[in-house]
Amino acid sequence: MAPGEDAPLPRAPGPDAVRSISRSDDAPDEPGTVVWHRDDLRIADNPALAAAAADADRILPLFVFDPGFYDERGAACDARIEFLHDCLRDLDRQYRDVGGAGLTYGHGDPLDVLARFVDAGWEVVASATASGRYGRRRDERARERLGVRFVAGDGLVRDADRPREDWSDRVESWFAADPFDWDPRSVAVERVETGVDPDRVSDAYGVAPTKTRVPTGGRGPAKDRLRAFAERIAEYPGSISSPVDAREGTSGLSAYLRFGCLSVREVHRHVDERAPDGRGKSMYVSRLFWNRHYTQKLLDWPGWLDRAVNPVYEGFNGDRHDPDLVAVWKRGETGFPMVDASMRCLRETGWLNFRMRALCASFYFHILQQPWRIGADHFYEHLIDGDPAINYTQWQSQCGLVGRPGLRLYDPRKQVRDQDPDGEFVGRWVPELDPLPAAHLDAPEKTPLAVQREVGIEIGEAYPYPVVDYEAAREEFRERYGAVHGAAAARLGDEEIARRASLSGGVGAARSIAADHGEPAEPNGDDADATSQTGLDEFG
Ligand SMILES: Cc1cc2nc3c(=O)[nH]c(=O)nc-3n(C[C@H](O)[C@H](O)[C@H](O)COP(=O)(O)OP(=O)(O)OC[C@H]3O[C@@H](n4cnc5c(N)ncnc54)[C@H](O)[C@@H]3O)c2cc1C
Repeated sequence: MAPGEDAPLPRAPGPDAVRSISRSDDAPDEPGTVVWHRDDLRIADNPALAAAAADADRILPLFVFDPGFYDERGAACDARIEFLHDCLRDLDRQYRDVGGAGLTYGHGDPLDVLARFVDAGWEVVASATASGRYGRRRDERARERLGVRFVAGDGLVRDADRPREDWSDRVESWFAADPFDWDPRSVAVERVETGVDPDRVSDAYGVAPTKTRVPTGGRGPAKDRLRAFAERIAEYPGSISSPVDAREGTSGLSAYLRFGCLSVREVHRHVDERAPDGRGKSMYVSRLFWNRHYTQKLLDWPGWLDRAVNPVYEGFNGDRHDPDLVAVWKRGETGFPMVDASMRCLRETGWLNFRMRALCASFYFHILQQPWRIGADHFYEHLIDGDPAINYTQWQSQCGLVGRPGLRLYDPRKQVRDQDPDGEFVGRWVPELDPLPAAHLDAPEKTPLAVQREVGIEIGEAYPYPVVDYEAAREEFRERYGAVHGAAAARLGDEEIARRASLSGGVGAARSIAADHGEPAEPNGDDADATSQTGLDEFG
């Protein structure tokens, strides 16, 4: 996307607009504090907002549309952008509902926009967040150049030598603590008109979502979902694995958590207090811990987004990159119905349940044997809940790039039999297979010709034969992966690698794997090359 010629979008707010608010007649003389919202699009349990309101008489809530997320560098599909825009409109309403003037929208490099406020005497606070390299660099520069204050309060452990020490206890206390609070009557909530808002941004950049079944963003819809889910939480364990049942049976809150319409702690508290006790509740609560666990990983090491966490696996499958194979996986035309249905569902709706995400990632890396990052980027583009902290770390875990023993291999044919025995999911997303009796949907290529004729479809024409021989590919992968696994396990003995892997058992767990499974790399073999190359890159 690029800003349309006929709908130019100003870099905003301009210095005059900022100066005008600093001198507004009915406001005190002193400028106040800008609350720079990013992925915390709520006014409750918001650490930055609470800190600003405690210290200042005037606050100005601000969201900056960063062109880098909208032009060719942007990594999100239009439906996720539209979801974000819903969340922003909702945030604007949240401020107005408590008597404030609403949300100010900026457009441009966030640092340039913030600099205008800082030059006019405003302070800036933002909630600390775990982000990839771009966000981390942006925040570092904002801190250094503009004195932006980043307020922690998301349950993650920062500035600790060993963040994983007592980690669960610390997260548990954070869950149990009172939310951040502020009194809207104690502070003036200001706004400046900039000529920018989500609709204009959509017009200017040609945001045109095509996905279907995408929920509306914002805190209101998030709260409705949370309330409804807490009431039916007992059904959660039984719905989680089937791609059909999960659509309504899991909470559906991931995209709302990703943009911070609700804090993870608010969700935890609601479920803890309102949901009936039982397996559903405990399973759900453990997933809220996972959310923090994976986000902590990205905080501990931003490289998760683009480098194999265990350097031994850097570049694995790179020599086999086959763009045609990647393309059939993306399009859902691999000849494996459960993978194809899932990939088409992802592209059409921007959501898949955990098991199908794991299946598609595993199939891509273990069976098609393609480079993990291209697959992870594809997911990240299409998921409405696309969260760098969870998507890329999950991809690396599913692919086995950490180096812990035991591969997570999902057999796509077994998944059809177990999770879609009536063929509802496959029939919905791969309609060309709908006429086939459900008993053949695990392996359509084995359907007797007489049955194919009877139902009027020809496998190989209407639907492709499998693009690879599953068993042969699996064995080949196991061999290739196994050949370097000893070296990978050994690398987990390195303090630096153990820390970045952030295993839930901490550095100790990584060391045990190294001790039990590690083998020295062959001095002149491929494994040794892989190890030394990436090792230099990592520590240089
Ligand atoms: C390859 C892969 C990529 C993934 N990418 C993302 C992503 O980009 N964003 C994302 O939110 N989730 C991701 N997940 C995790 C999981 O699939 C989704 O959180 C879940 O399907 C979202 O639906 P829900 O909110 O109804 O889940 P629920 O089952 O209701 O779970 C509640 C919440 O717990 C958290 N959660 C659940 N499972 C996990 C998990 N395995 N790891 C970390 N947190 C979890 C999420 O915040 C979720 O909203 C990924 C999983 C895999 C295997």
